Amino acid sequence: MELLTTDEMARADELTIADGTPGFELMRAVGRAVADAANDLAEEGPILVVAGRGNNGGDGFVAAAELAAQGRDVSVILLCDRATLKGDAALAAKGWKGEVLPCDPSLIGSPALIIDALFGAGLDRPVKGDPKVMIDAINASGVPVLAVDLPSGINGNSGAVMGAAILATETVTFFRPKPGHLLLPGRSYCGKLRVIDIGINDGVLSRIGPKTAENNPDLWQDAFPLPRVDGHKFTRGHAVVLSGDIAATGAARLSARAALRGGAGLVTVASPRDALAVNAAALTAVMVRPIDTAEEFAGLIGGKVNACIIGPGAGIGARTAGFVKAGLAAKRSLVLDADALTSFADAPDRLFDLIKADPEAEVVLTPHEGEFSRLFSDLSEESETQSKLDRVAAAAKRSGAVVLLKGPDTVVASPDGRAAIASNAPPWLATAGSGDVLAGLIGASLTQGVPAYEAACIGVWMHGEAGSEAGPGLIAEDLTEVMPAVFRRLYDRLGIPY
Ligand SMILES: NC(=O)C1=CN([C@@H]2O[C@H](COP(=O)(O)OP(=O)(O)OC[C@H]3O[C@@H](n4cnc5c(N)ncnc54)[C@H](O)[C@@H]3O)[C@@H](O)[C@H]2O)[C@@H](O)CC1
Ligand SMILES: [K+]
Repeated sequence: MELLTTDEMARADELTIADGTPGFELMRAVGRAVADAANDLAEEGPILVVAGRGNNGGDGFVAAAELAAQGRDVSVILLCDRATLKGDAALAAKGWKGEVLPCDPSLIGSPALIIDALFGAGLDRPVKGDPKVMIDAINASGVPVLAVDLPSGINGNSGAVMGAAILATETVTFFRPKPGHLLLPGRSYCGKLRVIDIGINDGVLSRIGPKTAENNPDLWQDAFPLPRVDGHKFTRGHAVVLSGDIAATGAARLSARAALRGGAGLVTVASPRDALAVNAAALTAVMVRPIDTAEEFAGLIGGKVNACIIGPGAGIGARTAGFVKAGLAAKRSLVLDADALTSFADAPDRLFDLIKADPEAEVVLTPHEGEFSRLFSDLSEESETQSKLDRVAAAAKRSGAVVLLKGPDTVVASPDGRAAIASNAPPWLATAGSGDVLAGLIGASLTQGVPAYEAACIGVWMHGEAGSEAGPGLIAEDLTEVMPAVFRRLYDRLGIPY
């Protein structure tokens, strides 16, 4: 599903209004949906609506009137003087016939539910003073909270907490989610996310052209590689994974097994000679070749090889950098992870220039935050004006590669401006070797000819699903072993027979 920035969402509203639906109709649809959600969350008991001065507050007034008309016991606190409300919010407040209470936290009481309609998409500065006191008091009350559009205080584009934010039990948003619903910390403040239809036609999307999406199969199913009836292992492609020295071979084997499990037809581990026996003894379906130098590596991948995975356990320094250069020179699809990235920390532009020298290059960089800051030091800090999404998008443009920044909200960005945010990673996925498996899964799709952006998105999603399938207590080795179950569920979801 597409994600809309707050500006894009405002544009969706404007286009819908221009096409003949009055803005107040949209607000009424929002208010009614909020009332439905409130009834689901609290079947009985008093409901308190806390409204702000903008249209988010207007949504709150519509919901209050709707719930009161249904016989619910409703009260309303308003952040400002009722007479100062403007436009649709003023119209919505007119529809509320009850009393309006002032912004005083002692008036919260102990309702069954609080509807948070303080700030939505219009939040444009840190929350201070009265609204902050109110937000803190609502959070401290222990009452379940239903947030309208966004938990107040959460930035819809970045997911940042602007001074203070409501910790919602559930959030109702409209038409499409916003990046701030998926990016941390915003995601943790939303509670359960409900996306509702308020009568905005999907047709407006082609006029808006959103570039960001949630990472799920809707995004990449057309690119997903399916084995052909007349195919064989060579048509599914050959991946090569570079092994580290004798004390650091496990990471490459995890990647290699993930590449095979992920669908590569053949996988070879390129192993230093002194580690050959270790690798050979631990591998069966994955092949091993003795490779000590970049020249030997170039010889190996100069044959029928589609993709290379370089970095897991590879070692930091000129040797690994040489292998990366050989991979780029051979124009193979590449996953550059871990040590392959850190090996260019001194001069990241050298790597980026090599990648950008070939406009057709299919290269995925898979840093965690530490590796990201080594390559993109000026983009290492999140700020109010620079979200995780902005940082990764800028890194992709600069490097010419698809960049994947790991985390609970992994972002994949392409140099062409597309970006995807993951929302399916369970917390127990953060474990030793997990990233090596991710690199292997991305390599599996690259090997089968999937373009770099889709390959990265597929890998991230499959990795998240494998984490859920293996469950709490998993170790990286488990991720590769549950892949058949992940494939089966994906095939079921896409309606592909097997
Ligand atoms: N036609 C539309 O645009 C629709 C908008 N809708 C609702 O309208 C919301 C957006 O409405 P608005 O653009 O009026 O914005 P909001 O209602 O989110 O808030 C804007 C108001 O809050 C003030 N404000 C912003 N940050 C503040 C801070 N930190 N401290 C104190 N005051 C602050 C602004 O000066 C402004 O007065 C959406 O989130 C959604 O809930 C829905 O009713 C659907 C239709
Ligand atoms: K809100």
